[in-house]
Amino acid sequence: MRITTRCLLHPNLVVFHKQDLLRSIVLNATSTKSVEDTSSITENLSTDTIGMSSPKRFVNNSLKRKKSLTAPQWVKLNVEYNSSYGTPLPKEMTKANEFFNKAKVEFEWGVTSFDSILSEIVRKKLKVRDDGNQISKNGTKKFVGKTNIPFKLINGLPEITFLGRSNAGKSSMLNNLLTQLGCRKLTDEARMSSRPGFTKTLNCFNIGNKFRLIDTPGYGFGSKFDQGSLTMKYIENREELVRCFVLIPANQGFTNLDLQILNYLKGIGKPFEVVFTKMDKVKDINILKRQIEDSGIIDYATLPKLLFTNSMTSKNCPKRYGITELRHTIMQSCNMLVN
Ligand SMILES: Nc1nc2c(ncn2[C@@H]2O[C@H](COP(=O)(O)OP(=O)(O)OP(=O)(O)O)[C@@H](O)[C@H]2O)c(=O)[nH]1
Ligand SMILES: [Mg+2]
Repeated sequence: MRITTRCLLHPNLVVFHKQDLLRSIVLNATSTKSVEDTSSITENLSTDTIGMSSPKRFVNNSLKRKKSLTAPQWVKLNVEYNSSYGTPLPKEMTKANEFFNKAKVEFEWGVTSFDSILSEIVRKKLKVRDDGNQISKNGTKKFVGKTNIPFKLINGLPEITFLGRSNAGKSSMLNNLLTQLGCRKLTDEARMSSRPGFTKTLNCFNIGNKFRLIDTPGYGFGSKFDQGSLTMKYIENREELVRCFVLIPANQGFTNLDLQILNYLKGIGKPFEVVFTKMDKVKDINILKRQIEDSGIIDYATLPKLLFTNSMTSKNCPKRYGITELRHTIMQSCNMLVN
């Protein structure tokens, strides 16, 4: 496995990906189970580990109900395309679900320009001393005499961002992550809409004071140039950003713009993964598989993970699948699964 890549903007700079290091560690640490084995682990975890469906409830259900809870075929793609990572450890999956199910979520800021992110203002105004003398140990206290910005907003928590074209399902995915696994109705932390171009600002959510999830305005149809440059500036300059998740609506496949964004991230050496949304709308997974092959992403030296999800449920897709895998990957990116 190659663990370095050349930065396209700076060909002399070899970028060493933390992501790749992690991957090689996971590879070495985990056993190589078959696709069938791993998908059953994932499925069991999705229902059992969070205690949303007791075994008794299943015994009492009719055969018809049992049938309707059968996972769709595409759920296995989560294992099929990520075999180079080995099987995620069940205890890690449990930990990820427990964290997201319980985490306190707080909306912290929404901005239309990068320079109005509070911590960026502080960064500009203050040269924070390495010994931390100007920072109160009490998270609620403020910078004395310099700014009124609470310390908790500049505490440098790792940040995760969702990128994707307008209407790809970014805001829905954020809500999906933050909704208890057994619930069908999503929480409404981030506002969602069927109207493309709905999210117009960069929105930050603090998750359990461990990391931040950043929802972005979509690119392409319905979006504005300013929103695109805001997102670009954030990606290129934000020190706290540890991982980008590029969302692709699986029922539509890749657009040229999606491929440009993926190439751009690869070029500037930003670690990223690819998340397919709206899998419940995919009629033929072979078409999607061909599109993935044609896109060339499986040949990327950075080995992005490919995750397959649905945020909305339906008769054929009675649960929200793939979300445990996404939660696990996010926590891994924030180094929260060590030990
Ligand atoms: N069927 C289905 N619909 C989805 C899914 N995810 C999102 N949607 C729908 O897609 C539409 C767009 O969802 P949003 O989450 O607002 O999309 P967005 O990427 O945030 O869009 P912008 O803010 O405009 O960039 C909404 O009508 C959602 O209900 C999914 O997994 N399945
Ligand atoms: Mg949105």
